[in-house]
Amino acid sequence: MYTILTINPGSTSTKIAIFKNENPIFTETVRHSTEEISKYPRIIDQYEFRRDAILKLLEEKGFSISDLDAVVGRGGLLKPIPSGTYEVNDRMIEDLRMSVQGEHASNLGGLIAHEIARTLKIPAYIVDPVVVDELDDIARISGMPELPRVSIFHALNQKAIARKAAMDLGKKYEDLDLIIVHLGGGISVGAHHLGRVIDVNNALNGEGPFSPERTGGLPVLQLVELCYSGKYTKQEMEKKIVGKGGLVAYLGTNSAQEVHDMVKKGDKKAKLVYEAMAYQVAKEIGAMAVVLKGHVDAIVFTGGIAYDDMFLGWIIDRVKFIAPVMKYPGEDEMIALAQGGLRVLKGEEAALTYE
Ligand SMILES: Nc1ncnc2c1ncn2[C@@H]1O[C@H](COP(=O)(O)OP(=O)(O)OP(=O)(O)O)[C@@H](O)[C@H]1O
Ligand SMILES: CCCC(=O)O
Repeated sequence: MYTILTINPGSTSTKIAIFKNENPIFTETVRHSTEEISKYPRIIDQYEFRRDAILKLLEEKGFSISDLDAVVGRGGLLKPIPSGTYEVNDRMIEDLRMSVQGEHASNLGGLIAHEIARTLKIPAYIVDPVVVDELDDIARISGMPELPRVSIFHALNQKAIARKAAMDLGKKYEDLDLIIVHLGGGISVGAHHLGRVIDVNNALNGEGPFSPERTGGLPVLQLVELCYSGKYTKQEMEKKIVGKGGLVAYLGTNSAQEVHDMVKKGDKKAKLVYEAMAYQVAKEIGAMAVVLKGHVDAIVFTGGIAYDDMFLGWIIDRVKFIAPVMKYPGEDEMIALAQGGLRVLKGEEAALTYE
C-alpha cells in the first residue's frame, strides 16, 4: 500500500489530496481570492505562501508527512513533452524556476512536490503537465512564422475526463473523437482524435474564449496599439491578459459563482459578460467540430464552472446540433496525479526523464 500526497496549484486555488493507493483519504481545496493573489507580482513569488498553506493544512488535519511514499505535483510550463509521468529532476526544477515557457500556477506543483519529497528522501513526480503536445502539424501554423501555435492546456484533466467519458460510452478513448471543454480559471477546448489532442486553444497565451481571469483571443492590432501606448509596462500588459483579464476585468471577480449570483439578482452587465463567455466557448466548440470534420462522438464539459447549469445551458443551446453532451463538473486531476505516481511506484511504468 502506497501513501501519496498530490498537489495541484490552479490559477484560483490549491487542491491537495492524500491517497492510499487509488483511494483518497483526504482532499481539500484552498481557494485564493483575487486580492490575495494579486499581492504577488509573479507566480513564482507565491511559492512560500502556497507551500506553507499546504503544510499548515496537513498539520491541522493531523497528517504526518513522514508516512508518505511519494509526492506528485501538477506539472507546469516546461518545454513541450509527450504525455506521461516524469520524475522531478534538476533540469525540470531549473526550467520551472526560470519559467522557461512562461508563468503558470502549476509551475509551483513540481517545485513544492520536490521540496517536500526532498526533505523526506522520497520521489517527486509530475504527470501530464500543461505542455503535453500532440498537435497536428497543420494546427501549429499561426499566420506569422515567428509565432507558431503552442499546445498549453489542461492536459491532465482533459485526458482523465476523456477516459472517463469513453468508459461511460462503453468504448476505448483511442477509438473516439471527443471535444473536451475545461471550464476553470482558464478555459481550454480540445479536439481529441482517437486518443490524441490534435488541436486545442492555447488556454494561457491569449487564444480561444475569455475566462474568469484571462482575455483569450483579442483584436491583434488594437492590442499592439495598447502595448505601445506608454500607459502600461510589459508586465502590466501580461497581467491584463492573464490574471486580470476576462471576468476579473469586466466584473472585478474571478469567481464565476459570484457572477452567477449577480446575474440571478438582475445585474444586466454581469449577464451580458457571462453570456458572452458562454458564447465564445460555443464558438470554440464549433471550431473544434470542424477540426474533427464534423465527426464528434460527444462534447464533454468539465472544470469548476461546469457546475453552473445556467452557463452550460447557454453553451449547449448553441452546440447541441453537433453531438450529444456529457457533463463531469469539477475535475479528476487529483486521482489522475495519484494514478500516474502509482503506476511508477508499482513498476507498471517507468518514470519518464525530462531533458
Ligand atoms: N457551482 C458553481 N457555479 C459557478 N461557478 C463555479 C461553481 N463552482 C466553482 N465555480 C467556478 O469555477 C472556477 C474555478 O474552476 P476550477 O476550480 O476548475 O479552476 P482552477 O483549478 O482554479 O483553475 P484552472 O482550472 O484554470 O487550472 C471559479 O471561477 C469558480 O467560481
Ligand atoms: C493553460 C492550462 C491551465 C490553466 O489554464 O490554468
